Amino acid sequence: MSSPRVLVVDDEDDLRELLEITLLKMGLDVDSAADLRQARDFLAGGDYGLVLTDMRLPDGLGLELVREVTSSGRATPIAVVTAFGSADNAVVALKAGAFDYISKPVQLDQLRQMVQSALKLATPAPAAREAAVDSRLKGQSAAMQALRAQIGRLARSMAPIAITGESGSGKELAAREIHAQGARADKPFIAVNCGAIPEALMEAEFFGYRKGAFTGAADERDGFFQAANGGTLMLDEVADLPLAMQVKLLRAIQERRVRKIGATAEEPVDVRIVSATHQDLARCVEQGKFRQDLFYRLNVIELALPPLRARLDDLPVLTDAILARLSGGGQPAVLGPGVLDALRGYSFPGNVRELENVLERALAFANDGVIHVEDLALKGAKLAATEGTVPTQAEVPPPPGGPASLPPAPAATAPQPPLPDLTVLPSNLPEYLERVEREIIVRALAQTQYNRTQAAQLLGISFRQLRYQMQKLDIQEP
Ligand SMILES: Nc1ncnc2c1ncn2[C@@H]1O[C@H](COP(=O)(O)OP(=O)(O)OP(=O)(O)O)[C@@H](O)[C@H]1O
Repeated sequence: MSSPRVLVVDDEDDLRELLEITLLKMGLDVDSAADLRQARDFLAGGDYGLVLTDMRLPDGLGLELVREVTSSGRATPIAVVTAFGSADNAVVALKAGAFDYISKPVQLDQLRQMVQSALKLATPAPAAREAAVDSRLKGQSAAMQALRAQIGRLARSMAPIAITGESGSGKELAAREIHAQGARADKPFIAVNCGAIPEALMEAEFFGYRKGAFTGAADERDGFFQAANGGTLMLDEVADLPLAMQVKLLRAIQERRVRKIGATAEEPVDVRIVSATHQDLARCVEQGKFRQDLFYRLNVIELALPPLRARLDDLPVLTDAILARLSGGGQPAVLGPGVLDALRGYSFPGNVRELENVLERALAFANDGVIHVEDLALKGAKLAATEGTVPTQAEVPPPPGGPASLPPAPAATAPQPPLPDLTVLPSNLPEYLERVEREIIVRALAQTQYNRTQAAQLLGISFRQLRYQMQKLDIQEP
């Protein structure tokens, strides 16, 4: 088999030579063009595993080549070399369909990483091929089919993606799917809930710290960026990031480098950023809560997840998949007469997560593996008045058992248990508080048969807060 061929397009002799030599050393065949005209000639005559083009060329812009290659229907990844500090160019190129970009002065380690990622796209990993056949995002509606197709395309680039959609509509699942279908599938996928990290710990959590950087930093620790190196970092609820952290994040994304707290040197990180929020980020920018420059950086490509009530045709496929999962490999429960109609009439403010909760609870009541309408306990919930009516979030009352991630009912008037009798003070307060927190959460979960929605309500916290604390304290479901 011949080695993959790369086309380098650059009019600066020194840089072109540097790129050529680096690529040749990687065992690749290289063709070089000094302008657009030559590049077009090469492209007309052959197939390339990667095209690497400078942005400014004597007879036009590299961007034109990006558009030509992406609209030609070929699967050739094309990356651009941007001038130092021209972040805007990088975003424009990514929006036009570039696979990735690299800034001048070119760092050879970054160049090699990028080339390797590009070449992997030509030979998808086994996991990626499987994922393409059997997506975890279920649904046969036109909206879901279009979404899956879009994800397939987005998985082939490094462009930052901003996923929008209501709570429980599958944003994290979509992000995982993009990761699983891309060249980074065999590297980590790290999801971070930006709203659940205390502000004081944020920098340490994102960038890590050196031993002794602050009181309590007993060992050196990596942050999310290092943990996701080579893979994907999902910034969930990105609108909740405090402004000070937004500045630091923007820098890390632009420079592709981070510095641990207490470290003198920066380290390179190769991370694809996917962000998600159920808020209107553009509105947050208008209100001054979110930085315009970070918004521009994160929002290169938008992926919108439709709410479940806008794709009720997916209910049969979704219920089948959820019941199969809940059966744990045994005989899945079936839906009795009228159940699908009852579900169709419901507005699902908590989307697919709520459907999962409804079915899980119904299963506990169902006899002989058949779920009946009354087992759904949808009675108290407002039903969509007529088919096709889409209630707004504000109109929709919480479903029985609580919506998955909507804020819990205020517990201001509920009596609180007395504080523990502390005749002996704890010698390590954080450790002690963790123990208390763990004990409380485990009890709440036991009391609700591990229904996390109900446990969160019981404790007056949101579903996501509970999920985050369970992850942090490593509390597993039995
Ligand atoms: N299309 C789908 N097919 C199968 N399962 C789905 C689908 N969409 C969502 N789910 C399931 O619904 C649950 C919620 O999905 P996910 O966590 O991705 O939503 P989210 O939009 O990120 O929610 P939140 O905003 O609360 O974080 C998960 O258990 C997920 O597996």
